[in-house]
Amino acid sequence: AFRNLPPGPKGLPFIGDVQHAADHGWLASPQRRDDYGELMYLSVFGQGILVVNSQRVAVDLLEKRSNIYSDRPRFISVNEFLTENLTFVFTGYGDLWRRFRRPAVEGFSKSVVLDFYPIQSREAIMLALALMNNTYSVKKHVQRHAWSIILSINYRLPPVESDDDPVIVGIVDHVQWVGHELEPGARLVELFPWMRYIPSRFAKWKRYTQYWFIQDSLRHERLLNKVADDLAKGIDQPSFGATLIKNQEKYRLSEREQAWLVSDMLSAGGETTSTTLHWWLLALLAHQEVQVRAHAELDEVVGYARPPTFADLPSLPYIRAMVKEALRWSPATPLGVPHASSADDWYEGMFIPKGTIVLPNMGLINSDPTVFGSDSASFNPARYLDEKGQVKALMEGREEGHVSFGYGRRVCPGRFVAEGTLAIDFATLLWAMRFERPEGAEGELDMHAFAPSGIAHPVPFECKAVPRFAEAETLLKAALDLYE
Ligand code: HEM
Repeated sequence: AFRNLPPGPKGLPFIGDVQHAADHGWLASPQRRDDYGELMYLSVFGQGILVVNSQRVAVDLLEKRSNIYSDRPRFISVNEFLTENLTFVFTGYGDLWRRFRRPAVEGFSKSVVLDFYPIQSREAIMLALALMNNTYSVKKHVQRHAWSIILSINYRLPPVESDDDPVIVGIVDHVQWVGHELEPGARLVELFPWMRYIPSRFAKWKRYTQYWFIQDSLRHERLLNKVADDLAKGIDQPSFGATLIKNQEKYRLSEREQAWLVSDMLSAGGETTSTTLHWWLLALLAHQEVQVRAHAELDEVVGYARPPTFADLPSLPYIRAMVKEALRWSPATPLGVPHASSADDWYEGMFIPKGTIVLPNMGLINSDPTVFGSDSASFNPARYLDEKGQVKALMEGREEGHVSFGYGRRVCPGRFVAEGTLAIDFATLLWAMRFERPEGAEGELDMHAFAPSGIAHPVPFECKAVPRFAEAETLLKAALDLYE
């Protein structure tokens, strides 16, 4: 029977639209919405992909019908071989996901994340000290910083000193592997599922992924075992790992499942946070007026005698607005993390087959001029302030004021900790210094994104950090001692 699929490019018979499906920029472009509307459907070897171009439809499907839109696509190499389905972010909508989701939500709830303030405060100061007085390619610094925070939160590890630290290298490798495996066409087995029955001795890719699964499991388990050893010795500092171990009966996770869950909260939280920081610094270089306004707020509220703390944040609305604006302006995953549907569905007369991959077009939704105004393309934290200078959400029914944390039952469980990191970083860095382009840099700043594995990075750039007053560095060092 004729089924009325949502509109979209036709592609080739059988093969479909492989070329476009692999091109994030093409899929996410506003031109596609103009051509096809709020829903665009394309097909690759029979796999349906639906790009959702409006908040209205994203909420209707991913939230109001979340009972059938909370699955993930099945990536055979990632799910079945590389991680044996133990990756929380990519695991299907079922029992294991539920057992992962509850401790993740509870372990990073609005009230539990207060336990992590000392870690975030210490790391914000470390980042400020690392950048100060120098001209740097900032990418390495924000990466070390983000990984160090989440490693401390998850395992109570001491701060990581350099981005060559073996723990970080191991994790970055793991994340890159998974990211690479997720690239469309990375593995033929995704297109021809019968290939997974080929014995490993004939299939190199299979040996590869199984080898990595064992290496990764061992590494994750080693890290968590250290937390267990500490607990056994009576050292009980708050960490996500400790929460899992102490609540083993409540959460019903095996040791291996626990180890993978903690490690996954790590993989999911590192690069997303560091990329947002990286974009934020680029935005500051392009918008000196934003820095001027933040400096004025910090001068008035905090003064010059000590760096800001979490306790100042309620009195720093412009800084908090900047957190929303940074997340809105540069969503780490411009096409979201793919959802998949687990039943046939009809929407406004259109048929959406079971198993369709659903991509919310976050970049487009976050820049809707009817919500964010005609300057939605530029970085302007003040859009989130009302007439009284207080923070407002702007988007109806969305406290965050943007959609960069995703949708429905799969919404990012790490969002409160991520917001805390960004807020204390913005306050601390801007309190201490001003960011400028390095001497001799001229012309337009490059604002292009590249998204090798779905996470959108800026093109690496240099920036110069100039202290705002003579004692800033000494005061930061003194404050650091408080957190050690
Ligand atoms: C700026 C920082 C971050 C951004 C922009 C971000 C964004 C996202 C997005 C878009 C999703 C997918 C939601 C969906 O499927 O609709 C997600 C899921 C997830 N995030 Fe985050 N995230 C950030 C930080 C973190 C942190 C710090 C953690 C861990 C502490 C974390 C853990 C996770 C996990 C585990 C999932 C998968 C949840 C599931 O599939 O049920 N994220 N995040």
